[in-house]
Amino acid sequence: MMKPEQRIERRDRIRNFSIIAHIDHGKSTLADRILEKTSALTSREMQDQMLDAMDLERERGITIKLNAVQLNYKAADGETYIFHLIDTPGHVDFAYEVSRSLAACEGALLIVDAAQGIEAQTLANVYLALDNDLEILPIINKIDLPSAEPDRVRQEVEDVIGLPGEDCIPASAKSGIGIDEILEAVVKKVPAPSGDPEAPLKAMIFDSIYDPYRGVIVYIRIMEGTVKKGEKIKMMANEKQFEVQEIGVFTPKPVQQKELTVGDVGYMIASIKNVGDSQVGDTVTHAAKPTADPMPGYRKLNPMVFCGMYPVDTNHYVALREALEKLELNDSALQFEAETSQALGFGFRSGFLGLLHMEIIQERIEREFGIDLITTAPSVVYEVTKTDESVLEIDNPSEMPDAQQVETVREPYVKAEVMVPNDYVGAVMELCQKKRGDYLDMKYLDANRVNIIYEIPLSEIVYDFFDTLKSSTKGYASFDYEIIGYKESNLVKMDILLNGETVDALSIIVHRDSAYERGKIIVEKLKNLIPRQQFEVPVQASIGQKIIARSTIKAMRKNVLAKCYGGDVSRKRKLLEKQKEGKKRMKSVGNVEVPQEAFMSVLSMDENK
Ligand SMILES: Nc1nc2c(ncn2[C@@H]2O[C@H](COP(=O)(O)OP(=O)(O)OP(=O)(O)O)[C@@H](O)[C@H]2O)c(=O)[nH]1
Repeated sequence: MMKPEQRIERRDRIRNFSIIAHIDHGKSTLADRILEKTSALTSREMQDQMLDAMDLERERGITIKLNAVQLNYKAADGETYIFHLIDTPGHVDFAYEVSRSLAACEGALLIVDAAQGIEAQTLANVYLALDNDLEILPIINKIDLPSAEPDRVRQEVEDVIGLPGEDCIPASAKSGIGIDEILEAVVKKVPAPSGDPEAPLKAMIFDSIYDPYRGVIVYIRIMEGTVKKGEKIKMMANEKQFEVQEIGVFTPKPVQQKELTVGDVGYMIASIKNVGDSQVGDTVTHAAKPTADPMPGYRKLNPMVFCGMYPVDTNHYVALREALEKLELNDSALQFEAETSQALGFGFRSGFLGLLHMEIIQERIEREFGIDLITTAPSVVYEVTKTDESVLEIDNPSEMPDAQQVETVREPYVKAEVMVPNDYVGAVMELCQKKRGDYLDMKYLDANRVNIIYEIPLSEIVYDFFDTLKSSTKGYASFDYEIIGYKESNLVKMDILLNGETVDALSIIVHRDSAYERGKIIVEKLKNLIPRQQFEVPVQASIGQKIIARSTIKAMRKNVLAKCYGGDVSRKRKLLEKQKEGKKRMKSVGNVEVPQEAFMSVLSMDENK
């Protein structure tokens, strides 16, 4: 057990920091270099160690994730410092998690690519770092590249971010240039943690993962106080109490410690069964002597994007529920509830932080649990005020009340920042305009590049914004957004009818001005996607009772089996197998066979997709 003055002495030698960067600017490569210099291990060796540790994992049952490593650095002043390098997730869907990881630090290494300059996520990350009062150390990476323009990028850092250009450390993570300067800057410029080791415990959760053997492993940063094995702790958000079974740090192997004290970053195991009980951003304190001021800003994550998930094979309904329950153990942002669709049968309405989150979950269900899914087009949450003044939150377009009962509809908006070379400004503005964007601002980053800022409905981002942006700027645009709130829009529900029957799973909510165009594109796409049936199938789009677009799927001419009649049996079987394979992702809607692609086809405005 450490004495109070030892804890203070230790605290003053701690430096907690993250690396933040736009994708591909060199975050992993720099982390590798830092690991090499401080622990004589590269991250590849660490991965190997982790693989070795898998056996250990089975024996002792502990999952290791490389997201907070403790390193020792012997500095030029002769002292040995304790570094905690904290990893952050790299996607806007997880902005809150990024922000909490940063809240566990006092500093951030901001990497900017010497050839690319500042990009959209560079700026988004800087905002998060500033929100958390971090000391930002700018690094201009990849100076070894022939196309590097460190002076231009230095100027950009000064003009756009407002950090003195001369503070930028030129580096090449690849060739190992500037690494010592970076490590010394961490020692000198990143402040040591503050806080009283003898105060009531205040520890922030910045990540938590579910381990099948040990239950939940909570990643914590101690802001105040000291925690030891055997102590009774409680979660401030829900008041639930647990007993600490083990605490430790990752080096990257989990190493048990007697205590974690002010400034420490490590893990805690406390028989927690569900990550929902240890949510990112929450404060852990002692049950008997709780802190008076928990970490500010704890918020429960609300899903922003919803879709229906249905098993292709109706027998997989229970398996799908079990899969979702398992995933939920490790993902407190995932939500689901049972729903029934006339068209698709029994399934689940599921809520996600964003599109990437949604894709990850869908993919895991299919791969890890072997369940083929039909998913409906993603929808945002609409706020509907009815004529009787009641307010509804609608996350499933088919539940939108009839137009006569609707007073107003509000939809979530984002502030979108797009950075592009000058030549593409026109293309980007045209796209934003088409996506119902409201122009806010445009700033020059340098003589050549512009940051364009729009407010755009989230539903338009969910549609095909990103793909269209990439293709209309030849991949030069970088893009980031944040949710800013709700605004009223002139929105209506559009239904799709197959063979005269409304297919609830195909309903979408659209802006009235683009309804006709959208309807026309969708019925055409469905006509091409839905295979011919034995009979003619009309495809219609309607708003209320009014049909606004129509096309027809012609009847099939011949039975595929006809030509094998009486012929080779194996050939016939093969053909049937093939048909079955093709049917895997088909769903019988009424008496029409509809493929998975059809349910997503309502998404894109592009006629060719
Ligand atoms: N020439 C050069 N290439 C570099 C340097 N640092 C990183 N790279 C290369 O840049 C690419 C991206 O580097 P990463 O370290 O994977 O970038 P990252 O920011 O971690 O990327 P994500 O993990 O995808 O976000 C890789 O091909 C690296 O080899 C450098 O200093 N010079």
